[in-house]
Amino acid sequence: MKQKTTRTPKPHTAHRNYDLAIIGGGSAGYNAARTATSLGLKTAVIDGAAELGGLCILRGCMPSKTLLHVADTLHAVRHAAPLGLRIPRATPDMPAIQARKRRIIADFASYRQNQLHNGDFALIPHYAHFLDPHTLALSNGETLRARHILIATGSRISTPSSIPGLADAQCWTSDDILDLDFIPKTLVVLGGGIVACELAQLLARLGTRVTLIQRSAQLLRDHSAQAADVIRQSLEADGVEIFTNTQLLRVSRKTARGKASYTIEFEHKKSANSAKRRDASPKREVVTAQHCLNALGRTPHTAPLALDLAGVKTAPSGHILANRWQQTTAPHIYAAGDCTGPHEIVHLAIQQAELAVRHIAAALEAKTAREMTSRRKHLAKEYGRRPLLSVVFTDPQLAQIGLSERDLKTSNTPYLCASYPYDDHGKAILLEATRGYAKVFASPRTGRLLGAEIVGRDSGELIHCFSTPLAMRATVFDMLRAPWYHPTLAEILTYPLEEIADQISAAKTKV
Ligand SMILES: Cc1cc2nc3c(=O)[nH]c(=O)nc-3n(C[C@H](O)[C@H](O)[C@H](O)COP(=O)(O)OP(=O)(O)OC[C@H]3O[C@@H](n4cnc5c(N)ncnc54)[C@H](O)[C@@H]3O)c2cc1C
Ligand SMILES: NC(=O)c1ccc[n+]([C@@H]2O[C@H](COP(=O)([O-])OP(=O)(O)OC[C@H]3O[C@@H](n4cnc5c(N)ncnc54)[C@H](O)[C@@H]3O)[C@@H](O)[C@H]2O)c1
Repeated sequence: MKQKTTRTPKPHTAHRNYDLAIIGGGSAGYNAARTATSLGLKTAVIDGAAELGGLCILRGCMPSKTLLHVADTLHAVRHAAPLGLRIPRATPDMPAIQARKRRIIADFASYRQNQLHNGDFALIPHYAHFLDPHTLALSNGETLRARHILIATGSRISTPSSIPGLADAQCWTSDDILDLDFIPKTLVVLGGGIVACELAQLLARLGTRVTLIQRSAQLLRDHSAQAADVIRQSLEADGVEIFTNTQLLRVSRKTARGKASYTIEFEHKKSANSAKRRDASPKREVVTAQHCLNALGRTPHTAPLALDLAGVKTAPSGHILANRWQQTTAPHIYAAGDCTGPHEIVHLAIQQAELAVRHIAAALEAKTAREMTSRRKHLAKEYGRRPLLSVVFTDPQLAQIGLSERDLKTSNTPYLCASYPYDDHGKAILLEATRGYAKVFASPRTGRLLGAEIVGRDSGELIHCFSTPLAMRATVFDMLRAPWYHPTLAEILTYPLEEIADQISAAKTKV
């Protein structure tokens, strides 16, 4: 990664008036500041963290993907026999794995810290909370006023009070897992969302005996049951014991001879379509492990902000309510990233932050209401119709873009769908990557793309084949006019595209 030389930070002056004060210097906050200074706004970023860089760089995307790559490589080496390779022994060296991760993350963090310190905007190293709608109190006792404020304070681990014993059990969080320099013998994972699945697979592949307990009937409840099932099969093949359809009754921790152990009591309902009816009634289960990971989700980090003093309202989930321009219930205060949601995904945090700042700049520049309306139209066009994209970095990866089948059914949108399995695709077969499928949804009349779901090797990369076509409202016919190199994994996408194109052509011929 390119390095920039550090410039001396600009000293900030208390009581100074800014066009924009940004609370939080993570992905949303930094990108808001970058956009604001490029638009000529006098800007301050306020962040009191001991280490600057934000969740993605320090304790989220980047460290988790650094470690997942190690686990995937170990897995590939250990499963090389079908390729005719005899590799006698591959073992993880955790201190070395951690040292590499720390080196990489320190590099990324220092790059971001240099960007934050580069002097284009004031960087104020304190925590902030509201005193009134335009005034912030800083943790060093000073105050700061701004015409506009962007809240970008991120999220923190959720510890639901409804689960007896959880608050006192001192469970690990994703932060602890990402910093481990030893391989735990046993681990129970509470939750079956993205963090749970990615980190359960990481540790299982490194050698931990993992049990995962998920409340919903499937893993990854926001994804399709078919996709979740492929991920479940893969986790089970890695030795993860999975309970879905559960209700946690109690989490307890006890210490004997200096060592802690966890007991998790829960009710487990076998799947409703189980052949034996008696299986459907809940059964009380108890799981014990040396360690317990709380992967029950994250909650917006807004409690210390005194939002009520600024007239900023939140949803029952704690997310800051914001309109399509990221304006909160106090129109000069905006929110972006995990603190407002609805998705906790980096590129969306950045997009929200940029939109908020461009809306602020438009409000400052527009001389008439008519001019503001025209600027809003422009912003709506640019930001309005971006397809939703998400990737789960398990092996195989699960990637989705645009509308899902669940969205299409709920909104009664007519659609055609075609899918092709990895185990019938030449390149996937020669890579021994036969788990998964590629599925495409399109409009039955025109063939306009509506969405795609790919579960399989490198699907987090392949899904980007749909990003531009979906953003440009292209059709399956447009995509089929593009060249597809042979033999590639990407080529698999042509099969569902062709099937949909054929269905549309056949329907037209009938008419
Ligand atoms: C384990 C894990 C893996 C993840 N992997 C991915 C992934 O692969 N891809 C993806 O897209 N997303 C991933 N995410 C989610 C992603 O990291 C977040 O959505 C994103 O980092 C949120 O950015 P943000 O700017 O909203 O918040 P943050 O980056 O958390 O920034 C908030 C900042 O605000 C500061 N702050 C808080 N309160 C105050 C205050 N009162 N005053 C001043 N400063 C304050 C904090 O110090 C912090 O620096 C992952 C998350 C986790 C936990
Ligand atoms: N690859 C990526 O893009 C990536 C990776 C990691 C995290 N993230 C982001 O970070 C966010 C946090 O991830 P996460 O996995 O911690 O949260 P999540 O909301 O995705 O999953 C939380 C899980 O805990 C379960 N749960 C919640 N409360 C419960 C209760 N009381 N009892 C039993 N089960 C309960 C939920 O059913 C769910 O399965 C996600 O929204 C995701 O967008 C993204």
